[in-house]
Amino acid sequence: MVSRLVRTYLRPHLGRLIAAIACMVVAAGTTAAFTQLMKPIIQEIFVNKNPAMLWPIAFMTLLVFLARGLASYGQAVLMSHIGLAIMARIQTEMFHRLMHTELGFFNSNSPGQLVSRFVNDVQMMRNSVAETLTGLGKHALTLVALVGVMFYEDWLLATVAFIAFPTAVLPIVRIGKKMRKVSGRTQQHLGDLTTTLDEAFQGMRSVKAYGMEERETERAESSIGRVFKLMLKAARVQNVLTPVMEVLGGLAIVAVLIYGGNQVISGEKQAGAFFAFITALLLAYEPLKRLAKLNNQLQRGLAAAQRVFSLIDRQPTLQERPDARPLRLTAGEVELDDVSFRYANTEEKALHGVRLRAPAGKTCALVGASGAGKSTVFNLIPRFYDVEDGAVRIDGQDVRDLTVASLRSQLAVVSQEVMLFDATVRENIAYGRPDASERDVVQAAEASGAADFIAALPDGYDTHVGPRGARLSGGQRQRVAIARAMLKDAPILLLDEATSALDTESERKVQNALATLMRGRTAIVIAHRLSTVRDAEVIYVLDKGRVVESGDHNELLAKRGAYARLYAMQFATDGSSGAGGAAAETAADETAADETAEQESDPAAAPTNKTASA
Ligand SMILES: Nc1ncnc2c1ncn2[C@@H]1O[C@H](COP(=O)(O)OP(=O)(O)OP(=O)(O)O)[C@@H](O)[C@H]1O
Repeated sequence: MVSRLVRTYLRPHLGRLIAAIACMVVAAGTTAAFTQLMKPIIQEIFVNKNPAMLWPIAFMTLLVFLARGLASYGQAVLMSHIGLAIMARIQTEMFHRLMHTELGFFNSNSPGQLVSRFVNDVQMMRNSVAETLTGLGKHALTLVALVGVMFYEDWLLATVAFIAFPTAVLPIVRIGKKMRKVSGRTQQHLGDLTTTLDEAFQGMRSVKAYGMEERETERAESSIGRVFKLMLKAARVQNVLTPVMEVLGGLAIVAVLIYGGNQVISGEKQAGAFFAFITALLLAYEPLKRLAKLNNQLQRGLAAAQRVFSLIDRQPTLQERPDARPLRLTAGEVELDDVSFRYANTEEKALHGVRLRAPAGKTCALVGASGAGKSTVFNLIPRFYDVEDGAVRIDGQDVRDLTVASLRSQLAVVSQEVMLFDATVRENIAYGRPDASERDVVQAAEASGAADFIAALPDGYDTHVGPRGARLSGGQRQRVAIARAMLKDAPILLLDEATSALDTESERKVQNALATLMRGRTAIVIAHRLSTVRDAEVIYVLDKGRVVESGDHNELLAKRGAYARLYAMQFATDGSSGAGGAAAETAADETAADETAEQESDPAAAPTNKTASA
């Protein structure tokens, strides 16, 4: 991992790194030079009391410190540049990888965990890279220079001073290992914390509606507590070295004082030389301590790097074939041929041998109870997931043989869960076609019945819709989403009809917009409206992942089977509120009527009670 960091990420900054090292050499040199200044300071000023030397020594000292200041500045800025550039590159690579990762991955990796890797882990890596390089450069160089001075001054005294330091190596290595483990766990818990926060903030409406503020606070508190404990543990582990190094430092000074002091007293050594030595020893102590702790920092960085690289290196399980061809759309017929499918980590198949044909340019409706597999069918057509058995074909071409871009460019998806981005209305409409002209955008808005409300917004098409489109109403959001699909002008439409609580007026507008959108296109619709099922060329009734019936509305009603029952339950209200007594035709079926009553008394079990699942 270290060699990868060096080869891939550090190499492009070689020039800057060399300049930084040059600065470090200067900084280390000036530190050593200062110890040499101690000799004339003590000897000439304090012992010989020579006034002629005062100004030159003072000037030299100033020069040394000036050089040290400039070199340290240069080094710090250059190292920050390298660290930040590496961080930005890793973040970009990570994002790029995630953009091309299959959808299933996001079912098991929460946004919070992923955000945490972007922020916390990458930050940890950056600190580690910067500290390690600075440590190895500046501190090691300074140490070498100072130790050099000490050996030059008196090699015997230097040996006495450093004799005990190698004993610190063993604890350094052991503590480093422990640090890596603790740090890895801390990063994991930081990810959990981000998830908790993300869920609470995203779900603020539900939190408040259910009065769960206290419960969420407790959840956050316990998550914060876990991170706190681990960080405390890390701090304890990391600082175990401090007493070890202090004791060793104390021993060195005492040994030098006794041995060197004796030499000064007996007149063997000059006071100036002794002070130069002691200064070097004292100055060496700081970089030595830093170097001892460097391994900890390195291990923390490596723990973070492991998490980051595991994401960057992950191969998407759903990939384009090397010989993939672009989709050649002729009519726009969609077919599921004996398709079986199972979501990762589930026992039960979501689809069993589903055969389904959506005729070109016509509407095909999917109906069925909640969990029957309707959204799963939708997931397979744009190849968000691959089938386990069978095949999904568009105009006879297996979607697995096609380039993903060509496949998805021919599909427009309008789901219940409308996703608007925190941008202007215009940008949201043009989301699938950023190069669309103003005229196209306005036309799409007009066709989807969104133009009127957009005109009434404070800045018209330039109005910002807020996070997830929060500043628009539910119906407005849906019409913007329909305009988006309209602008994309794809020949095949996957439409999850909304049942969300829209008032009759908005509902009618959305419905009109959808009718316009569907005209002339192959539309596969998860149907919740009477008008849709009645006008559909073919209706497929799904139950527990199987197609149990198919045909047009009248054929299916005549069968008096699953559809007739569902119809009575699901579309009864729609029928009675103006759809022309169609519901009455079948509601006469006693079983159906009974079931309707049951469903009404238990809303949680009603098939129309949808929870967003796509
Ligand atoms: N991402 C997923 N991971 C695991 N299982 C899933 C996933 N999505 C759906 N399922 C399961 O697959 C089955 C079919 O679900 P699907 O969402 O296709 O039903 P649906 O007919 O669209 O339901 P609804 O009308 O409630 O949206 C269900 O049993 C569901 O629990």
